[in-house]
Amino acid sequence: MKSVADLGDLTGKRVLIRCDFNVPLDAEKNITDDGRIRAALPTLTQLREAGARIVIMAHLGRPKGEANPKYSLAPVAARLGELLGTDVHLAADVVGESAQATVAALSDGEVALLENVRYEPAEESKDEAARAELAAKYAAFGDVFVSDGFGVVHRKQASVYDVAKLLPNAAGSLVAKEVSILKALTENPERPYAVVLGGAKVADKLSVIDNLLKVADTLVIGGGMLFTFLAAQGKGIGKSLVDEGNLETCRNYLAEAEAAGKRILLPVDVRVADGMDFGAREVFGPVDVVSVDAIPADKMGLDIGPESEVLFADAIKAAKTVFWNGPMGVFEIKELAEGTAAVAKALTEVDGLSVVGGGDSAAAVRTLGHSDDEFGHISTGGGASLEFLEGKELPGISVLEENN
Ligand SMILES: Nc1ncnc2c1ncn2[C@@H]1O[C@H](COP(=O)(O)OP(=O)(O)OP(=O)(O)O)[C@@H](O)[C@H]1O
Ligand SMILES: O=C(O)[C@H](O)COP(=O)(O)O
Repeated sequence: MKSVADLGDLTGKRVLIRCDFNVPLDAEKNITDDGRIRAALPTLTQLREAGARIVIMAHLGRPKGEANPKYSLAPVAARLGELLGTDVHLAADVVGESAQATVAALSDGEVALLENVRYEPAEESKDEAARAELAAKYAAFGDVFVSDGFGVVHRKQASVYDVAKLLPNAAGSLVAKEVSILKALTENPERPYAVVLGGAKVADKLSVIDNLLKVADTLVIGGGMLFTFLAAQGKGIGKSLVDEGNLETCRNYLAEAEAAGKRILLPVDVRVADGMDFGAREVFGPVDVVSVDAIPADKMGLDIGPESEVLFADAIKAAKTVFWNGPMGVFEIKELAEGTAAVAKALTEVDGLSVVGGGDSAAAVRTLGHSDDEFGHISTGGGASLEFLEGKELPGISVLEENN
């Protein structure tokens, strides 16, 4: 991969850059953790100082190919402007008239942000020709392309993958740094090596377990995906999050782990309630602790329980290398943050290397009062870092290596 310095003199050049600004927002659209925006500052500052005209592509959430103000990058433009100390010109569309005018009006050192690239149906399309057509419209906004959104390099999408084939390209300093730190984890992790998984992207995360079982000694499972494992074991899970299509997969994982002498650690108790309103940060009914064998049919599992906190913390502290992605429960709601808090604390006590990955996981450790330096590394990548650790080829990285 080339670096930004390898791109030569960038004075007056239009630099098209992919960032990962998929930050958590509250119901009033306040950014609750700006870690991913801060992580982009070194490259953006480097480009501004070089006199480049910067055109940023980014996504927020999963608007599924339609413009939707709920997913506008407006809060990101405002925060980025504050952090950079300059106006960030937000286009009203992705590649339309507003975007074209915004890019054309840039002076040296100025910054434009295109609206959420996932407003464009072709951005995430499986149809290569559709993606290539959109990528050509992005490429028309730049003389060179810089890839700095580490959190999305696992996605074969127009603004991450296809556009890199059309322009001279380089990896930004965030991508370079993440790759070098995570590489150390894949090459020679000190053992025992534990991977802790949670969060809400259940289907995505279940699919990485197969390969993680080959590299890690222990897998600790909390968050939304734990209920698919419990259901696979024939337990009742009430109204909890579940991926019905993956029950057999989970049964296979449990069998594979046993055959390989690996450990998949599941909770023994969970916190349940009647339901929740995520936007309002409100849980319905009392929060009760129940055994995983006795989850009532009308309840929703929203965190691991206190006995599991101890079990998980002990497993984490016994490891020499720990990678954690995905909160243990709906930590954004105070009553449901205990499990995540216990895991975060255990990671700070690891006698070895502890790495936290993912936008929401990083947000969790910070909102729970931890500072970044209590961990070995906080990666901006959730799914991206997991796939990297699996040993998978990441399209957003390999495209840079192959098209230089
Ligand atoms: N039992 C549960 N039921 C529903 N949601 C849950 C549960 N446990 C955790 N979550 C939610 O999971 C979300 C984070 O999941 P995600 O998989 O996106 O994590 P991440 O990988 O850190 O973030 P990102 O993918 O953005 O990098 C949090 O908002 C949290 O509220
Ligand atoms: O939050 C993330 O992990 C990245 O921004 C990628 O988002 P995605 O899982 O919606 O592709």
